[in-house]
Amino acid sequence: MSIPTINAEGLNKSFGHRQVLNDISFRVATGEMVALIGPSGSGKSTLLRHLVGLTCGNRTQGGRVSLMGREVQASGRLRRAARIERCRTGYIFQQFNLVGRLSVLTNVLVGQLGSMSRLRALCGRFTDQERQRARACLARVGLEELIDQRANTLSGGQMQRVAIARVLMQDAELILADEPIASLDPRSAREVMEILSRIHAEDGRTVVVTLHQVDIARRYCHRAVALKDGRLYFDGPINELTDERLQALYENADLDELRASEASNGEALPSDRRDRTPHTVVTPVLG
Ligand SMILES: Nc1ncnc2c1ncn2[C@@H]1O[C@H](COP(=O)(O)OP(=O)(O)OP(=O)(O)O)[C@@H](O)[C@H]1O
Repeated sequence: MSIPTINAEGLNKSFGHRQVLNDISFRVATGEMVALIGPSGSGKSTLLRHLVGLTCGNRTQGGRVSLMGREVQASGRLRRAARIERCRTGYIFQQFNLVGRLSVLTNVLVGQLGSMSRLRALCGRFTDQERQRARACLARVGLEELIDQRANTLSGGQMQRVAIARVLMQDAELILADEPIASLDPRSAREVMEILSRIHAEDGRTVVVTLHQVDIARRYCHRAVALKDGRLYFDGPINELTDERLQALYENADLDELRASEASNGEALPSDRRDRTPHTVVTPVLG
């Protein structure tokens, strides 16, 4: 069996007396596009942050995370040796995390810093080849016209596309996107999801994306991992996430509201995408 891109085993995390992740284990195979869903406060962002080592599990029974076969953290301690795996992981934030006063091009070039020598990174010296590659990354997200514009003058959707271009520049094998469309209008949200989906399909990148809109998850992802109260509630093909399971997951939230994005987010789903089978078959945990 090939090495999973993500392997989380028995993750436990408490903040004070509150346990927010409870014995979470799951694997993601290379090339999957997985939606991480669940009600607000269920632990999605906390889990995502654990995967890349931005947060560590508890010291006692904290569990472990490996990326691409290398341990990133175990029992609440970050493995320094996993720096390379962390550099191969791109993280996209809801609030974009761009440097507002810098140009679009420079923000994309920042994606290169992790693989540059410390001295060159400190001086911020980029080669012509790197600049050319940054332009190509911007072209892939449709922003090649804006390379000289300051990042803080862009719209939210454009900022998120720059953040994706930065991840492309990083040449990340794994992309973790934490609510990348939460603050975007429906059209920008659709553009961002289309770009992520293209990167997944064309470049074979592994993508894990936290989403609040279930229909967007259904539209773009093959598999769902659902958290409820910090526990793994469901892990399986997204088409097995029935209305009954959703109702129980969101505790009788208005399903129409969860679905509302579908109507406003555009065209009909291409049939090839709707029918695509998941890369791995996994078993629903509950529900
Ligand atoms: N640094 C922290 N200190 C204390 N509590 C925290 C911290 N980070 C997260 N939490 C708590 O952990 C729980 C899970 O938060 P998290 O942000 O992971 O949930 P989420 O599912 O991503 O929610 P949302 O969908 O609203 O973003 C929440 O109760 C939150 O208040």
